[in-house]
Amino acid sequence: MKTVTVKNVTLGEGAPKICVPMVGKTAEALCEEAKMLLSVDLDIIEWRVDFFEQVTDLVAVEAVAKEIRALLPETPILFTFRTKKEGGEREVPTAYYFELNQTMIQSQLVDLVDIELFMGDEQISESIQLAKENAVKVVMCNHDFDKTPAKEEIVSRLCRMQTLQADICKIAVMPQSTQDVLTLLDATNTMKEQHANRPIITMSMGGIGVISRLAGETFGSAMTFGAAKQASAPGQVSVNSLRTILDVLHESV
Ligand SMILES: O=C1C[C@@](O)(C(=O)O)C[C@@H](O)[C@@H]1O
Repeated sequence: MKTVTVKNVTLGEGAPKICVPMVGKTAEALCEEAKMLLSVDLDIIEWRVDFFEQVTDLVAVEAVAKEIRALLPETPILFTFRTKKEGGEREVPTAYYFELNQTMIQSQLVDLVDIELFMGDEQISESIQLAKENAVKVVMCNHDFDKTPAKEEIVSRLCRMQTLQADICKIAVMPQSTQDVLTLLDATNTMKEQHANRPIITMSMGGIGVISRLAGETFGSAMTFGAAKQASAPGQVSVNSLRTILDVLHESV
């Protein structure tokens, strides 16, 4: 089992790491958010760039990334453009999606980039190669905002991400019943016990899925997303409660 270290944060050992999304729409709002996050007890920041009004302007994106980096020099930054079909704010052409991610990888202003599993294998491989050359980690992911696929399907998607050489593999699914939450946890546990050779991140979204955002150390999820100012997905718990609960669980494991 390989761990992944970014700055001074190691994923894949100990308690799950806390990642807080930044969802500002303007450069000004993002800088305010970054300053506010300086005093929050978190491990990683995710810039959800699909919320940013100027996301189609590469120069503007890079300029803001520079400002965020300067404000938070020690904090690992995950760069995420979440597509509309996977629950994000907007759609861009696939070619631009990769251009945006590859520009950010080459800028080395971020530590990790999020790449969605179903964007096309060839461009994914190209981006992963580029990320390796630039010492940027790839969090590959898949979301289902409507339902929870069968356990075998969840395991198979996570294994596929490993085959594609992602550094970290992530899946977020929506439960329609408590059984669905158990399905996600069962798939996570099976990954941990039988397949995973790198950190994986899983969550069951919405209210009934909250338990999955807390129990990562028990079942095998290396990171959990918590809300500081505004949640970026349904079911995210506030960062402060998250740290308390993760610590309690860590002490008992
Ligand atoms: O992929 C994820 C997980 C997430 O959707 C969640 O459910 O916490 C939140 C997103 O911001 C992030 O990119």
